[in-house]
Amino acid sequence: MTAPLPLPLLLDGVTLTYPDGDGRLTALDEVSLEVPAGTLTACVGPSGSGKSSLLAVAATLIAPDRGRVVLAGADTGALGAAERAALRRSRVGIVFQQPNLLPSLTAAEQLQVMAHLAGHRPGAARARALALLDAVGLAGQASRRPHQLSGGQRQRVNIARALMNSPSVLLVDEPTSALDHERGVAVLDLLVRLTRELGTATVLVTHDAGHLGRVDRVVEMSDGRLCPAFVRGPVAG
Ligand SMILES: Nc1ncnc2c1ncn2[C@@H]1O[C@H](COP(=O)(O)OP(=O)(O)OP(=O)(O)O)[C@@H](O)[C@H]1O
Repeated sequence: MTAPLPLPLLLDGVTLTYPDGDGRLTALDEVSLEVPAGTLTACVGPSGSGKSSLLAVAATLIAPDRGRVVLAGADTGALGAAERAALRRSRVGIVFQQPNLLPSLTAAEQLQVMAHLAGHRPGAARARALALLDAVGLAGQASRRPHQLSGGQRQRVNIARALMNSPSVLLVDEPTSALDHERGVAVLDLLVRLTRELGTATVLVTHDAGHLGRVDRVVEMSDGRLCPAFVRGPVAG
């Protein structure tokens, strides 16, 4: 019998504080979260409640004061900085709010750079880049540079780029904030579809609870604490 695959992402009792004058500000307070493969968890909550901090800790960009961040079964607190960076590069895709695409590169090249950094072969990288651009609805735009793309198209390139190295965890920060409602819904739908098709454990931070109808689970941050808001489908607890 084969052993079950470890959860792609597990946060267990994570507390994070920042320096604040003479004291410390608690940004995350005993946060626990399990994200199974192929599911999308949306994290909502007011400004300053800790959503971005949650993503930064899950991405291992910031180490928590207490608690565990476990990526694909590896307790990241037990790793050295170089091992943690390697794990992040191979396991985690991050979609930041601003696409930050390189102005001189085409859409396909934005993706190929990621494969190059990870040491993958150029030929295979080109084919994967084109397939991913197709998957995000940009098959015809592979040769365009960022200034030749709309805001929604740039955000799609941003998402495809994060998926380039086949991450098991996809972390997405406010992907729709610069888009109108219709394009925001389309990007959300795209993330749900890619999560299912590629089997990523996806966490999406958003202010906008208006179009979360198709996600698996919504959790709410409030003063650094995480409360389940609703659960649907196969995700439990
Ligand atoms: N680098 C930092 N140093 C000190 N305090 C910080 C730092 N980053 C965030 N904070 C504080 O931690 C708390 C949580 O911030 P965080 O950015 O995680 O919230 P958020 O829910 O993402 O907010 P927003 O929706 O406005 O982006 C806030 O009180 C914020 O002021």
